[in-house]
Amino acid sequence: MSGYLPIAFTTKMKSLLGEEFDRFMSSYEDPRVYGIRINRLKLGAEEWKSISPMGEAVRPIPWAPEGFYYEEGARPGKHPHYHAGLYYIQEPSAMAPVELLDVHPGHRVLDLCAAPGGKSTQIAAKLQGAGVLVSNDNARERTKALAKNIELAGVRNAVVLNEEPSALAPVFREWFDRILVDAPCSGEGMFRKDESMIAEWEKHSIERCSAMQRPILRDAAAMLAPGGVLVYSTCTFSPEENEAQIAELLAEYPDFEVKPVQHQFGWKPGHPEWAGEAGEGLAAEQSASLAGTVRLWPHHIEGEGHYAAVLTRKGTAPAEGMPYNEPLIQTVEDNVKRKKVKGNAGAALRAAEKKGGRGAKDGGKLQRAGGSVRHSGKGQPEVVDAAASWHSFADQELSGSFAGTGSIQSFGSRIYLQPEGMPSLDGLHVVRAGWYVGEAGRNRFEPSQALAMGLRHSEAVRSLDFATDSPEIIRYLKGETLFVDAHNIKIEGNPEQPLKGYVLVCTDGYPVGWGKYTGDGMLKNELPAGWRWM
Ligand SMILES: C[S@@+](CC[C@H](N)C(=O)[O-])C[C@H]1O[C@@H](n2cnc3c(N)ncnc32)[C@H](O)[C@@H]1O
Repeated sequence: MSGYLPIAFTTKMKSLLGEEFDRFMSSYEDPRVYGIRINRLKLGAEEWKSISPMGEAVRPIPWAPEGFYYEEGARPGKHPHYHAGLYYIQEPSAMAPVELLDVHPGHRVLDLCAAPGGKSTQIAAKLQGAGVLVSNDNARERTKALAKNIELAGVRNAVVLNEEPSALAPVFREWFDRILVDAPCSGEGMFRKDESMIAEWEKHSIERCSAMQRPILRDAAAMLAPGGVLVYSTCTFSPEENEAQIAELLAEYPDFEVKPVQHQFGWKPGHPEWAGEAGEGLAAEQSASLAGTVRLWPHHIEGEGHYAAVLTRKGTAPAEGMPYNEPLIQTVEDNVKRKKVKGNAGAALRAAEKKGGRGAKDGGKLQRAGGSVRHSGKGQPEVVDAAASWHSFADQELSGSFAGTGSIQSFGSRIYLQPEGMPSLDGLHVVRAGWYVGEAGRNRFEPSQALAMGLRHSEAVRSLDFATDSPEIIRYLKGETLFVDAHNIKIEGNPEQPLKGYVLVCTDGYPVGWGKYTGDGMLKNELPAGWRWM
């Protein structure tokens, strides 16, 4: 395929790589490699290997503990485990930036250029449900795939935004412990994986991309807390988008420094001498530090071309984190008024309610959501107490082991559990205000697909498990109504609970969506159209 590469590209690579150029070029004749990353929010890599038909045939990706190479033709996207969110299909080198970000449970993490969500789901797995993930992308259409991938992975503590970084910077000033800038780039490193990138390359010229990256990186820098870590990554070779961007940032922000990456696994150092004019403004020590950034070359590793720089901001993060503004009523995209209620949902709330009745306060922490007005379509506005509707659903349909936390937010009839301690999102384009748990009506609550995907099977009162090779699971995933043996519906807790109601449909014990048991063996299929097996 090297014959298809633009001459301007190969000429420049030759001048950069010198005697390595021939080896670099020969990598374009090598077969491309394929990767999947096991979703630690659901299961561990060993457990996945023991239940997956692919388990025997995969090889570990050295730099990603949950990452595996798989053979072409394995088609992991065509397996019920994919629909259960047990893994994400991700190019192996693309797993490196999040490994470098050093995320721990409890961190506040921003993924600034996040769509379609490969790295966001990887970050979420590292957070293990504790802390906050803010996933943002400025391309509205792309945030749909981003939100879906986050929901498929069963992430409970993410907020999805659709904003320019300049709009986020004043809201989240020095707020994040970790920031990933997986920048839009000219994509030179992806030519082998995706030949369409070659045509894109001419359109997204290097100059244009570096001009886009500059302000994104600056806004990101403004949002990093002292002591925090920022990873800047691209999938391109061009120094203008890599070392030069980092050199410019170091020159402008003396409190940022390069944290050297260990060059293991065949990873290679960054090139200070490639930073061009941007590097000239640096002190010798700063310039040398660019060698501590990392280049993933396709002729040195099994993966595509990438670049990453790990930057830290000097200082110590405040022990209690940054203060946040108390949100009030906020306007959302569809002009529905949003009502904010602070408090813990789930177990804590139910405990308080058991003591003091529905909506009781728990030491001033728990409050009810006010009613939101919803039009019934018959001219009569329907007043809905959204939080009460959610609690009623949780009491009836979720088991005692469910412990969803977060502040309850209602956007019209849609209910979210938002990670605690978020600043006000007032005025921002909010795609998901937190874990979207469902839609409230006067006498009903429709649980969301995102709720199903974020639950463990034991957190639902009723669940029904199908083997991955059963015809039922494929029929369910295709959206068909099923007729089931009611004895197979597993009841958590009190065995006297009615069989009729929401059933969490699972495969190998991992949820794939809701069904509604209506009696007489009928399980209505609640899988949304966009989630079905195609
Ligand atoms: C390399 S892709 C991100 C891939 C993603 N991190 C993943 O792992 O799935 C770059 C993303 O940056 C987004 N983008 C471009 N300009 C942006 C900007 N000014 N602010 C935020 N995102 C931007 C693009 O829409 C694109 O989705």
